[in-house]
Amino acid sequence: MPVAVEIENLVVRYGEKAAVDGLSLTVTGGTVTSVLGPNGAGKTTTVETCEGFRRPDSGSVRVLGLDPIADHDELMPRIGVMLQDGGAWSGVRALEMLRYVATLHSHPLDINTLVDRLDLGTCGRTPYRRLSGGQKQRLSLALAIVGRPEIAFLDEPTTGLDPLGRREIWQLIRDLRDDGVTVVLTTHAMDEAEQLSDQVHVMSAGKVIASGTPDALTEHHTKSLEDVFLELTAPKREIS
Ligand SMILES: Nc1ncnc2c1ncn2[C@@H]1O[C@H](COP(=O)(O)OP(=O)(O)OP(=O)(O)O)[C@@H](O)[C@H]1O
Repeated sequence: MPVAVEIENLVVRYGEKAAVDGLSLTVTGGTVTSVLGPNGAGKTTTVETCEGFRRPDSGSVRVLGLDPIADHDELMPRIGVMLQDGGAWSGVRALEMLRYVATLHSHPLDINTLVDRLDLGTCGRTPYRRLSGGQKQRLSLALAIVGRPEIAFLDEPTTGLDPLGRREIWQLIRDLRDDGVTVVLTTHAMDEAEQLSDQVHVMSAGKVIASGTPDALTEHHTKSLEDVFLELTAPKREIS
């Protein structure tokens, strides 16, 4: 399988603080890869660098073999981005927004099918700011995939969804992978990462501290991924 994302020794600073501090990881094409880590570990910054929204201070990032900043115009139509906060759209109605984004792509998905699939039919005329949290999440996901991206970067795709909504999104992510789409997701939901991922990377303080398949990390599911995560990331207590 081709390499979809290659990050080597990435450093991204905000002022003096390194939010990403020498991170290396590879994402294989056609897989679902989860990036896990405690709050502030640097997940969003890493993903935003892959999307060309942040400039590396050092190290390199290649997405589909391209530089996200230098090759921005070539790369953007090939990737789908789901951000945590789509607030810039405030007054626009959900369906108008989806139709508009579809027009930016040469071979968009069928809007009606996508609306049915993501259960957006009842809120199509609702302005973005009045959508419920779960509806915003589903619309953001629809916007990320309507252009048939080769890679979808999904930042906490099921946060705020009810249990049925989560399962529907999980199935959609599996279907994307079956269609050959590479999915990179950040999540705090360990069950989600365990269920969906081919590969998991655990980040802490701007670095990858563990990588593997869910099966390998959980020692063939003899532990839960949550326990493994807590062992890896819990602050070490001083023993008096
Ligand atoms: N625009 C910014 N300016 C200054 N510091 C920032 C900025 N964005 C992020 N940071 C800091 O960089 C660090 C990493 O943040 P980032 O959002 O990448 O982490 P994260 O792993 O995605 O966290 P979370 O799980 O809470 O979403 C944090 O300490 C955060 O406070």
